Amino acid sequence: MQKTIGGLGEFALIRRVTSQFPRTDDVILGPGDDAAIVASPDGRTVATTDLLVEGRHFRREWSSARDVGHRAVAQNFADVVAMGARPTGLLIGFAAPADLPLAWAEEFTLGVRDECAIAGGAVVGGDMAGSDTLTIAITALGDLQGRAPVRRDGARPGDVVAYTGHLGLSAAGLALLTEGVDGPAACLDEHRRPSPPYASGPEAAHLGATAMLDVSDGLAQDLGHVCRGSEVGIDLDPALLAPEPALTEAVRILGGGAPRALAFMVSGGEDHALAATFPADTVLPDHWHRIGVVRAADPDDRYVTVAGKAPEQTGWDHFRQG
Ligand SMILES: Nc1ncnc2c1ncn2[C@@H]1O[C@H](COP(=O)(O)OP(=O)(O)OP(=O)(O)O)[C@@H](O)[C@H]1O
Ligand SMILES: Cc1ncc(C[n+]2csc(CCOP(=O)(O)O)c2C)c(N)n1
Ligand SMILES: [Mg+2]
Ligand SMILES: [Mg+2]
Ligand SMILES: [Mg+2]
Repeated sequence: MQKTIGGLGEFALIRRVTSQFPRTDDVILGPGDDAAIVASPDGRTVATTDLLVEGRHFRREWSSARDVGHRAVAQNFADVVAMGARPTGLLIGFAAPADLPLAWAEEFTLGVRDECAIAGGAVVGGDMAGSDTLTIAITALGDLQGRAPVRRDGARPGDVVAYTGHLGLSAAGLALLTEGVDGPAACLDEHRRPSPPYASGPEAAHLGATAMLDVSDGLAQDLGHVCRGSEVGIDLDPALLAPEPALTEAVRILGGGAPRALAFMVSGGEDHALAATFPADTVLPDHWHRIGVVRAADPDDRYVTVAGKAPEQTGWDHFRQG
């Protein structure tokens, strides 16, 4: 018979899970006591939290436990680096039914461990509870290393808008999975294990980014937060939003051609690319792609346009689509 987490029990599962996580230099204490102690050399800690809910964020038939572990860490550390900080610590809330296969919990743990190794942070604690719905709630911490945080309210008219990472691959991957077609691996992989450009968060801060965020809900929706926060508008140039070959291949399979590829790039979320604004004279490395400009805007005009027009779709809203 398949071993379940109910068969093992909560505390044995905690021991089994926590023994998988190596310490880093940032971990002064943890996991194991009432709270962990994480070094924060400059005294300013970035903190963020995100949920992953089965059926809403992932399906066990589409993503392996290991994929979900990778993704849970990636979506949280993407928020840390989007502030210009370096990932340090992670706390993992794990709520699951007792009949969850033990192998799922173990594989999830390895995914978490391996993504931490990529991003550079360490698991310092967490919690477990029984639940009808498999839910992962992560809190992530980061160190600004003495830099000022890159917020959403610093964009100025005339700044350039640029992104690094992937745009639209994850959304195309989700569409392919939904339609049951085996499309380009790059799209399916990006949906299952997003690959945020972790090093580019601190890099953007060094380059003088005036605003930044990670693209979780959709480029237009997320840049809309910069528009409202900074009291500006943003116009994206569709000619600069060039789809990656895998995205072009996905829309060849799915149908919809170039307009659908553009729609995936403008409104597809979950790739966790970094989008930022920079003063116009900033010399950007090649992996930062210029895609638009920040414009002055009246209070009723603080949104994202594509070639001057409001896009049909801007992105995900949990209570409207979820
Ligand atoms: N329930 C809540 N209580 C307090 N603050 C919240 C709550 N939900 C969201 N926030 C705050 O609102 C802001 C926007 O949250 P949001 O989740 O949209 O951003 P995000 O985590 O970058 O995006 P995403 O969740 O799509 O990855 C964040 O500062 C977040 O901390
Ligand atoms: C099974 C399944 N159905 C739909 C989606 C699409 N989806 C879910 S949440 C989200 C926005 C980002 O999440 P958050 O805002 O919580 O970070 C998106 C695009 C998915 N990933 N899996
Ligand atoms: Mg969030
Ligand atoms: Mg974010
Ligand atoms: Mg969201």
